[in-house]
Amino acid sequence: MSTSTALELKRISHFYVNDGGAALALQNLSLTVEQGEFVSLVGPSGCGKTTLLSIIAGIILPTEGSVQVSGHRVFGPSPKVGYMLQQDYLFPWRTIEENAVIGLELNGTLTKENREYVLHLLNQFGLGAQKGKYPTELSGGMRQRVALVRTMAVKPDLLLLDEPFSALDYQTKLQLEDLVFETMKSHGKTAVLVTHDISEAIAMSDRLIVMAPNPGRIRKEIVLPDSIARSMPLRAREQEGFLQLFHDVWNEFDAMESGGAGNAVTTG
Ligand SMILES: Nc1ncnc2c1ncn2[C@@H]1O[C@H](COP(=O)(O)OP(=O)(O)OP(=O)(O)O)[C@@H](O)[C@H]1O
Repeated sequence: MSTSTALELKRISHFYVNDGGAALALQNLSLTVEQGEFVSLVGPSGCGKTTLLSIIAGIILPTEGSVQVSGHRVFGPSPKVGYMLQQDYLFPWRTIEENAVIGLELNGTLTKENREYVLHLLNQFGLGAQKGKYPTELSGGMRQRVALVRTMAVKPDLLLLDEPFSALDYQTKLQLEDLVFETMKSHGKTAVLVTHDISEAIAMSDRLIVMAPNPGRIRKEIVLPDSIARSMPLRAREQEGFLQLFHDVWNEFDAMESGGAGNAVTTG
């Protein structure tokens, strides 16, 4: 593991055991993500994307294999790993500022300096005027921005983004993609995004991981060209080669539906 490795998954397999028997959700999956890298996981429903994020977050312990974040083995949830979900899960009885600092409160690190950092983030994300309001007074996009501030507030080394834009209208989704992308890049954060939206995955990422189901595994890795990886997501969609990449990923999905095995190939 190099000093710049943010995340290392080694030979992860995971069985869910329940009354109906055991289901192999992930099999022998290995993946390394470098610091500052933005990686997206795409694949058909049931290929284990959410299971994998839960394992990285330490919410689920894998049946086999190991996870390291910033060189430390993951045995449970840690403030080093931030998690942003499709729903904002803001507490309706707390103001926006009090929602944004909740992770710091739970960690016992709500210092004056950290609260100032949160206020700075709220301002940066255009929420300064909303800090005394309650979640029901905000739009869905604003609430998701608060959720992003709450996630960033604890200064995690790694951010896990599980469909964070899928409940938003299209315009808000595109705006938030740009905001999240810019925030990750300007803070040098490492991010792993799960999305069903192929275009979003290509527009936001340095690298795409296409997963296959039954059992969940990596089917293909695609390293995105700099012209796309370094552009803001909205602009990335206008870059040469974007449509071709979309078709390449789409064809992988098609091939999986018609039963093609696929193999781990890296293209640039
Ligand atoms: N708690 C559970 N108990 C048993 N099986 C489960 C459980 N959670 C997930 N699975 C199974 O594990 C496999 C992977 O599920 P997972 O939710 O990780 O996939 P996913 O790629 O995130 O799916 P989606 O895109 O639909 O959200 C599926 O076959 C699913 O049915």
